[in-house]
Amino acid sequence: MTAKQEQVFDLVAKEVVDSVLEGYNGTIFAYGQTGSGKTFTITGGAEKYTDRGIIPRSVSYVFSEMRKRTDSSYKLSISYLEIYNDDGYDLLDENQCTRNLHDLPKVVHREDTNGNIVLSNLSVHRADSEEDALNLLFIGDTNRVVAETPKHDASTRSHCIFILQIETQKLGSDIKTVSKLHLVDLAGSERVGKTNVEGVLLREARYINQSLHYLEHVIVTLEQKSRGENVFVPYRNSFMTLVLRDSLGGNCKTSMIATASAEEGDLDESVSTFRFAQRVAGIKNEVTKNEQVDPSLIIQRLKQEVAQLKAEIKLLKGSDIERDHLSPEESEECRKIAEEYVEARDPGVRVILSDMLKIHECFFHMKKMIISGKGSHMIENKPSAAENNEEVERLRLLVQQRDNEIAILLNHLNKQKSSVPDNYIQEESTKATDLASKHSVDTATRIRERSIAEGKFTLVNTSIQITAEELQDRNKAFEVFRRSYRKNEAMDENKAILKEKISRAKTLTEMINQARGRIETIKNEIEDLRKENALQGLVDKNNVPLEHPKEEPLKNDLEKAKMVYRNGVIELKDLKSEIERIQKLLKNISEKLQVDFETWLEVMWKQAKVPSAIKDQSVNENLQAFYKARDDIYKRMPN
Ligand SMILES: Nc1ncnc2c1ncn2[C@@H]1O[C@H](COP(=O)(O)OP(=O)(O)OP(=O)(O)O)[C@@H](O)[C@H]1O
Repeated sequence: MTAKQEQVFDLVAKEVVDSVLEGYNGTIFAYGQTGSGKTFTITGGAEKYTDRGIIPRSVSYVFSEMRKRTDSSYKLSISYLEIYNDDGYDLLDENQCTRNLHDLPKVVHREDTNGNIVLSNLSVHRADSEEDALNLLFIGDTNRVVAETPKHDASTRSHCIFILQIETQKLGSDIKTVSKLHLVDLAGSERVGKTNVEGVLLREARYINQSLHYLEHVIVTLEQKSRGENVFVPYRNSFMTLVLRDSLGGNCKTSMIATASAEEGDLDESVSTFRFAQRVAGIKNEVTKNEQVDPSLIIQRLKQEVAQLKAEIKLLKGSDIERDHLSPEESEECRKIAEEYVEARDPGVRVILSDMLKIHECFFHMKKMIISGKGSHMIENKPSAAENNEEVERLRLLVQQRDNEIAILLNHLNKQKSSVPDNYIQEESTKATDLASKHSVDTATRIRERSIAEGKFTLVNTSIQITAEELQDRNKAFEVFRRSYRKNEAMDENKAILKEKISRAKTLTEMINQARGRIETIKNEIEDLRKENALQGLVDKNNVPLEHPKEEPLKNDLEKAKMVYRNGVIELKDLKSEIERIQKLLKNISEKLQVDFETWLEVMWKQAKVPSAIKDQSVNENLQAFYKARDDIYKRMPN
């Protein structure tokens, strides 16, 4: 009774969830008397965060493991099924107006050619983040409460199955695994005789008892089978046993949680629950990984191999056209190839290039990326504490060595002027202009841009007006350059859009939280009304419990709040990816601005013959900043 939800998860669920991530099927189900805590264990309590049950904890665990396991890629999908009176219903229906159970799409089952049970009409929703998955759980649980029949108490009169499907693909492999985790909250195993119910309740209780009876039957025969007896397992007797067929005696790792009441009056029920659990514990399942060879991956790999071989043949034969430069399109294509290569998570990814010019071009772009630090995150590995200390020591020595080198360089700078003659830039600029007259304008520009990046010479930008005083102050010069920078306008516009989007995202988040809170409140109010009705024993002439007059307007409010919540979540998701795109764009522009500024300033200094003292002062400023940063690092270092 004192076990916390976290302990229950660690003890019962973690191992099963780990197996599902490895490609095995898994099931966790709760069985026990009405009110003994099945829903609390599987879904959790609504009030406290620490009361989260196995479903939300499994979702968080799966996503955190997927983030850690960088050698594989994952796709996660979710379905939520309710079984009431031996019929299946889809709790994740897209339809906004769920007012009772029969508004939900009915799920039917059929057998495929391999004898597997396939559920038709059960929607499958892709969840790319923990947030997506928890949203789906929230929507399903809301539909579960609204559709609850009959409307008389807070106990669950149906079986609910939350299904997580995980598709895993090891990077560089043609094989993928598709595994399913079933998290099952069975209806209470209350005996009809004890509760003294009639009418609809009796019919419902009979269905519950019947399906649980069939479940027991299946378990008994499976147990006999495990002991080597040749028996037929009657899965087909009920919808629930058919859906759980694999979980109960097939290819699945299964955990059962028996929930029991500690009241003396419930002793019979508790003993019966434990007997059931004992039988379940006797069943042995044979499990295998659900591996599939993906033909599309094999085709993709073979296509790549063919392209590579063709490229190799071409390379060996030598290129058929004699040329000394690539077209702008080819250069751009090489940039993309290099970028994709650096950013690909798959260590086995190959680059296929048809000639030496393209190989050089790709190396050139990779060099640029390395210098600008792009893609370095892809090759980062988290070091251990020992490696950290070693690294700190190595860096300490390196910094010391650099200190000495910088001191020597500074000395050298102070003594000498730049060794590059002042007319160098001008000469190289003239070369570029000559080229422009020989080639088309496009080609000349491209050659110039290439040359800048290669560091051969610097493009002279004469269109920016700057005073001598401004030029001597790096900050002022930067401001002048920034104002006249052709992408400055776009940058300001992007910043304004970004600000607007972030503010909209904040408003939306507040709106979603409010709608979520409102939904929770209405759900609780509906449940309270049902309890009140149950206490008063209000039923119609057919013994069907009457709906409280206040329930209808509450349901209308709930529909509205659900609509606000759903639409808000969809808009926020789109907004988040837009914000990320704009932030990336801004980062690229500002990096480019910095590089262009340095190039331009160097040229301007040369042209204006800025005395070396100013440059040295700028070098000195940089050095001072460096020494300050270094001292800060030293202060933060251990010892
Ligand atoms: N471990 C627990 N700690 C605190 N409260 C609990 C715990 N287990 C159950 N409860 C509370 O007991 C009540 C009944 O629990 P719950 O609804 O989970 O039972 P159940 O077995 O799912 O019932 P039913 O079969 O009728 O659906 C709920 O109010 C729940 O919050």
